[in-house]
Amino acid sequence: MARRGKDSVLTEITNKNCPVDKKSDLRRVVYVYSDDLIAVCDQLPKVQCRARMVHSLISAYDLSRCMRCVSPRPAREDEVTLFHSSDYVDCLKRLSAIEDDEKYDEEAEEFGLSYDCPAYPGVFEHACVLAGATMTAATCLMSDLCDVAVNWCGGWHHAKRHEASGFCYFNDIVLGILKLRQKYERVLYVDLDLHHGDGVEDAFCATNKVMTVSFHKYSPGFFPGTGRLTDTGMGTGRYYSVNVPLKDGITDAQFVSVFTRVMELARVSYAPGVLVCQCGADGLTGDPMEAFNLTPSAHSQCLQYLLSWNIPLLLVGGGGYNFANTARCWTVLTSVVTGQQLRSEIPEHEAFTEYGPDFELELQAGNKINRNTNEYIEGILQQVKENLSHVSCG
Ligand SMILES: CC1(C)CN(C2CCCC2)C(=O)N1c1ccccc1/C=C/C(=O)NO
Ligand SMILES: [Zn+2]
Repeated sequence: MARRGKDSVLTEITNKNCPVDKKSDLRRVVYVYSDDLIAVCDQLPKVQCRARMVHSLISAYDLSRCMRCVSPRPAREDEVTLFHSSDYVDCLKRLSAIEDDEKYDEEAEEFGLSYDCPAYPGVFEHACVLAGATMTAATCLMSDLCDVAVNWCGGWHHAKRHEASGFCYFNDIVLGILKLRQKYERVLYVDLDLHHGDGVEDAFCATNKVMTVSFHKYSPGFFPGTGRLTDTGMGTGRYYSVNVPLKDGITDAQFVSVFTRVMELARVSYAPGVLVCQCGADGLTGDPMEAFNLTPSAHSQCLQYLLSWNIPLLLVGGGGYNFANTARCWTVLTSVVTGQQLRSEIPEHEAFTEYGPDFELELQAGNKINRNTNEYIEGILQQVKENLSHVSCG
């Protein structure tokens, strides 16, 4: 039974055993879930009903039985201000209580709560629930309750200390990493989302206690506009921020190749004690972002590589605006960490009709022109290799 100290956030839900024999050395997986968490995530303006689709596909494949489901608690304000400024938290809380969201508030501008990232009634409570879920996952990992902890309602990587950004209000990832730092000397963060993980990189750009590695589309005018190859952190943190800027059209094979080569350099030079992986799915083919040609197979191969390190792993979600494809991706990743084979046919379940016309788990790769030449990729690897030659924690 998990420790139930005052800080314990574990409200364990007993679950049936996974349909595997006891001898297998499968990983112990905690799945952070509650009806409230799904309900809150489903109210987020740009991903409405996505969380429910993800959870119901995972359940339809019977994967919940292979994990220990843990119900999270919302983050307290004193926990959120471990990263975010009190001014920002106070402003979000004030705006969250205003029912008529027509009323524009000039103070909001300072905190990023403007037109393209608006506060909405209840946003403060929602952001606390989402942050608390990732902190719960981190706590489970630190309590040695599991080898892998999963929160598909997390991954809000753009939120800054002093402002909301990119529809991210509290940075659950930074708060989860701060929690993990209470136990682990070195934390390695990797970001698979189409967008640069700027909020997490900013939080840790001046320290060598957290290495951040982001693989993202980098193109003039593309949000957030940061994440250049030459951005490597500052001061004590110099070389501990790694950026892999990619162009449109990258394929599964090319992405997995650059991912494994960069991450191997990071593992050898940094020797982390724990891994945090943001699995944003907006780089998948069929996403409205229409940028990369990736399928869930790429993310699955990246995750299998990370699992081979055999260190504790925290998985969170992120972007992903084709909800059926995002559910496919995160269900595949959940099957990888639980060591379960999934059949291709989407099982009958409440959202079955969303998976047409093929009703299959796998996606066909996109065929956008690939702007990433091998020379371009080799150039990135040379620069990353040179940068990481300055890092030696092993
Ligand atoms: C509003 C949404 C979030 C959705 N969206 C697309 C998808 C579908 C049609 C528009 C965006 O470009 N968005 C954004 C708008 C402004 C700033 C950031 C983002 C996305 C951030 C992100 O995904 N980070 O990982
Ligand atoms: Zn994104």
